[in-house]
Amino acid sequence: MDIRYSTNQRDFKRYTTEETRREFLIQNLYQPDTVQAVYSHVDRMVTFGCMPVDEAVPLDKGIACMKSFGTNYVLERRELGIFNIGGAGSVEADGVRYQLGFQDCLYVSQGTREVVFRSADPSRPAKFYMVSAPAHKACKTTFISIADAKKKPVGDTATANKRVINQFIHPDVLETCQLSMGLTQLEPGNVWNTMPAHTHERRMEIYTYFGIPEGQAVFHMMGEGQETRHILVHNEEAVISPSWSIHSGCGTSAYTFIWAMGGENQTFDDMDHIAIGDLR
Ligand SMILES: O=C(O)C(=O)C[C@H](O)C(=O)CO
Ligand SMILES: [Zn+2]
Repeated sequence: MDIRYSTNQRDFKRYTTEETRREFLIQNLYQPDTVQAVYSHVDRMVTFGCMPVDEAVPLDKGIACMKSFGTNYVLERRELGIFNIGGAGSVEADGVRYQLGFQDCLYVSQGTREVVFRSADPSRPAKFYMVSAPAHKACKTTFISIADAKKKPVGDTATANKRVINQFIHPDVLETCQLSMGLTQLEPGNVWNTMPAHTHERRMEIYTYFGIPEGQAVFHMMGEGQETRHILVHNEEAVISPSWSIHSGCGTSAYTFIWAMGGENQTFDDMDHIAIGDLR
């Protein structure tokens, strides 16, 4: 498993492009019939990608569970949020099968022993993007379709940031131990997310960008508000954002992204906003 250790904000100021990418960027999540995993020591959040094509793929495929997590199975002491960003597919959680269309979500409880991924059509495989956080109790495994997500329209075309924040794994929708996840969709012609930017000292966050058209990209802003950097993100890549870092992106076209948070609290609005005039 790819393990990323923690980086502090003072050392980060001296990182080269290559070092920034090595520490924070997550690439190549969707390799046929495998599970790719990146373990971040920032709040011990794990990012997974699975693209089942010809096989039913279990969550622990290729993962030495005892070595990586010190447990007998992946979700023995963890909870998991799953989004499908590909063709139709299914997720089986301890024998119960859930069908996930494009942008649908499944929250899987701590204590679930077996999670298995399948695609409905190998020529249009499902792509399961997942984030897992440590969890201390079982909550209800819950399917949430994109239609059922709580919608929060924000932004304006005048500032090129008109978008809808879809809250899926969120205290207003279902109970979890610490994981929050949602999907933010930019309207055509809009390119900025999360600007004005913010940090949240009590939570880390991971963004994965998708729906970036061929030949386009997103400049993801990170670092402290007083000394920002950017990281170039291509389609279906993810970025780890420690609590000290802003996380905001500007695309060369519209795109969609999934955000995932874990940490001390689940209060979505517990943010420290930074005025655009104060950014450096
Ligand atoms: O577009 C946005 O703004 C977001 O989606 C912001 C994220 O939800 C976030 O950063 C939550 O802390
Ligand atoms: Zn945030």
